[in-house]
Amino acid sequence: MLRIAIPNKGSLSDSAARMLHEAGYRLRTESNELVVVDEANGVEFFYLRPRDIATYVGSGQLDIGITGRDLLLDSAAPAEEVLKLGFARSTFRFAGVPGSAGSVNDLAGMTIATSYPGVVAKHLAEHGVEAAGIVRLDGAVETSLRLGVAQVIADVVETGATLAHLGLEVIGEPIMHSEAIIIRPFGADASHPPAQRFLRRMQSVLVARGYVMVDYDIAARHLDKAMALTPGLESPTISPLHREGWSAVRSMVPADKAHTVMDELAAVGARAILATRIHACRI
Ligand SMILES: Nc1ncnc2c1ncn2[C@@H]1O[C@H](COP(=O)(O)OP(=O)(O)OP(=O)(O)O)[C@@H](O)[C@H]1O
Ligand SMILES: O=P(O)(O)OC[C@H]1O[C@H](OP(=O)(O)OP(=O)(O)O)[C@H](O)[C@@H]1O
Ligand SMILES: [Mg+2]
Repeated sequence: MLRIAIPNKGSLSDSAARMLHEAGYRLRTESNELVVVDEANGVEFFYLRPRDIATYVGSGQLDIGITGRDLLLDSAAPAEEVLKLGFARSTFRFAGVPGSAGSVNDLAGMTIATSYPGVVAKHLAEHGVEAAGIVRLDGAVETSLRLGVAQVIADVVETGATLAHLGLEVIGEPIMHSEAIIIRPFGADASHPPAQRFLRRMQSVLVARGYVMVDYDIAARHLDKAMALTPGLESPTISPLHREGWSAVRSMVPADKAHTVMDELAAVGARAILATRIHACRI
């Protein structure tokens, strides 16, 4: 059975559960269930703290995990990213009271509070900067400045609202960009069929979410122009219509471009243009 680590709480957990549900897996029904066996799909889910997931996967105890890229890097566990999942997007940044520093180079000799000491230490080392120390905190890191525990912080920034509420400003460029990812132990057999199946299902959810199916009718003389607008993922399906000289076309179109493409199709003579959501797919 494939053993998969999934986040039991925090920013990653709801979106991860939604994605697994869309991929057809059975999920826990009570929040205190820590292990769920999905017999029909041959997988066993372990609900773990997001921060611990890379450790379990890196040690090979679990085959696959869903975590954040920043958490993977912070853990330094021997595991690698195999698929980005597009949710829990954030940056990881230094911040402080206005004027405290202009770039990472100004942090030499300062004390930095963070929940991600591994990410911070690596970044400082890459820039040849020696801080006075890194204070590891579990959360609410922004408050450490007011309480005098550190001179600057390094934390997750999404909208920037938390920093703005406290009158703090980001320092320099982002240390890294993070999002939810699927990880596997270093050197895992990439052709392992159960793992391949899981990855294909998750990839398919991303495709089903990212595309719509567009159908339209078009006269043969306009077909080339329409094809250029809807090339599809591989190749559009073209079927003859009962009406002489007309075809029905079906093609996948990126969801965020669907309305523009439909306007353009109408402008080149397409009729009866329909867009439908994709419930599930295998690409
Ligand atoms: N506001 C946010 N927006 C987007 N992603 C976030 C946000 N806060 C944390 N994350 C991401 O969530 C992951 C951390 O999850 P974790 O559950 O440890 O922390 P959390 O979501 O802050 O939960 P909690 O603070 O309740 O412990 C990281 O990958 C981080 O980048
Ligand atoms: O840029 P924003 O949209 O404001 O989001 C960033 C905030 O979200 C997270 O906090 P969380 O609520 O998880 O609390 P924590 O600091 O205790 O982890 C993160 O640690 C930041 O504080
Ligand atoms: Mg948090």
